[in-house]
Amino acid sequence: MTSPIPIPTLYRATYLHTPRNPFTHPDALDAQPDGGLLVQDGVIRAAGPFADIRAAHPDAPITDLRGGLLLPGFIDTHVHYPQVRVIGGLGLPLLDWLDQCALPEEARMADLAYARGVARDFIGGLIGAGTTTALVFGSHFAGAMDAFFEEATRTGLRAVTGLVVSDRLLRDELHTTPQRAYDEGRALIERWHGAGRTLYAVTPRFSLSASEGILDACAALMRDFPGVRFTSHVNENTREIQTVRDLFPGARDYLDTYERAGLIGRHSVLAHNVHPTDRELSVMAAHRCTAAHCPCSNSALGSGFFPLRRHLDAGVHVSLGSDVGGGTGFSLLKEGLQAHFMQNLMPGGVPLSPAHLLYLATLAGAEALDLPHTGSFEPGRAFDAVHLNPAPGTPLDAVFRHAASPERALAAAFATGTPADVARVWIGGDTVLGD
Ligand SMILES: Nc1nc2[nH]cnc2c(=O)[nH]1
Ligand SMILES: [Zn+2]
Repeated sequence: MTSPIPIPTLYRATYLHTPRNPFTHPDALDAQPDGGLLVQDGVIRAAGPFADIRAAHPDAPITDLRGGLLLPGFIDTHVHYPQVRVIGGLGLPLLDWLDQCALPEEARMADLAYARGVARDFIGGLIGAGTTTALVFGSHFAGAMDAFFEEATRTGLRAVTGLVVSDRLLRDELHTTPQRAYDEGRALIERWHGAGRTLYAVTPRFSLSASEGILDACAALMRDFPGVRFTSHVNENTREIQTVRDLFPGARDYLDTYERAGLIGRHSVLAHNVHPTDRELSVMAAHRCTAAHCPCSNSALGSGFFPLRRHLDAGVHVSLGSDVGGGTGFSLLKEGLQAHFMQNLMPGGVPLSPAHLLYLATLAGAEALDLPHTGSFEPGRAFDAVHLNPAPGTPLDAVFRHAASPERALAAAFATGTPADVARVWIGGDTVLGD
């Protein structure tokens, strides 16, 4: 028996996306004031002016989303699952914040019932902000990771994540051994990598809490399971960097602690990189790995100004992360705005247009994670989307109703949009929020 052909839906909306990279292509933004997206079986089959798509598909049922903005779902490339309940620990630099705010909460994830509740809070926060794909920094506990993967599967989130491993300088409950890191990682990869919408990311917390032995165990997983992703932190805070220098006297720099272990490549995403050397930037570019820029976290923890210009000049790929809970919330609109502010304020900063912000929040993440079926509305990609539709009477609603162009409305969405403006979210054509 053949299965019935799914009926397509034609979405009518003001939509914007960046099918190209605006840092390298001047006309990267595609804005359709009255656009049409034909979606069948969760995949975009046609996109363009509504009148054209309608003429070619006169019988497709229409879902009318006019009045707001339809954007590709946001892609958060650095966000910590166990930290959703400790957002807002303001006023501390990184290492003190880890000791006093983050790590005590991360130790509670040993309790599976607690972890399940955190997984629900966390994924609810992501989807509620319009995020449809995330590279998630996991928990130190394998049971908590199973709980996360189960919740991601239940909700339909696209998630790339893995067990966080460390064997020094955190607290005893969070430490493991190289052998256990390998064995638990292997079991999780076999259960979850490529299952539905989930992928695995090998995740040493940072070199400060990782011996060479545990980095080697991570590299063994990467070798034994091609296709898994790699993520960690790098060059976030000057005290952290000095400590890593002291711990790895043979390494050329912070990046080299990962590079020597064989952990840097096309599927590596390193969070922060606020204080890189030129050598580190050139190695990152050569390996085509990504720096995940987390501007709210960099501001809240006082880590510093992200040298975007130096990354772009060196040819390093850059994406965006919320870094909850060092960051201040899940909204990539807010991260985009904070990136814009910081580039405005720093000498030699890069002026960021609405197209740059949209790219950083969407396609840049798809490129970082090597997920070419996500990140834009080009035909052939999954229908992962967020509909921003502010409540009547709000300032954003007023701007939307009077904006001179979709691009101006997009700028306003970054300037004042919040999760309260997220009316509906789709992943792979499935509605995961709103109706
Ligand atoms: N921002 C941030 N940096 C880190 N470096 C190591 N762990 C963390 C963390 O949880 N948050
Ligand atoms: Zn982080």
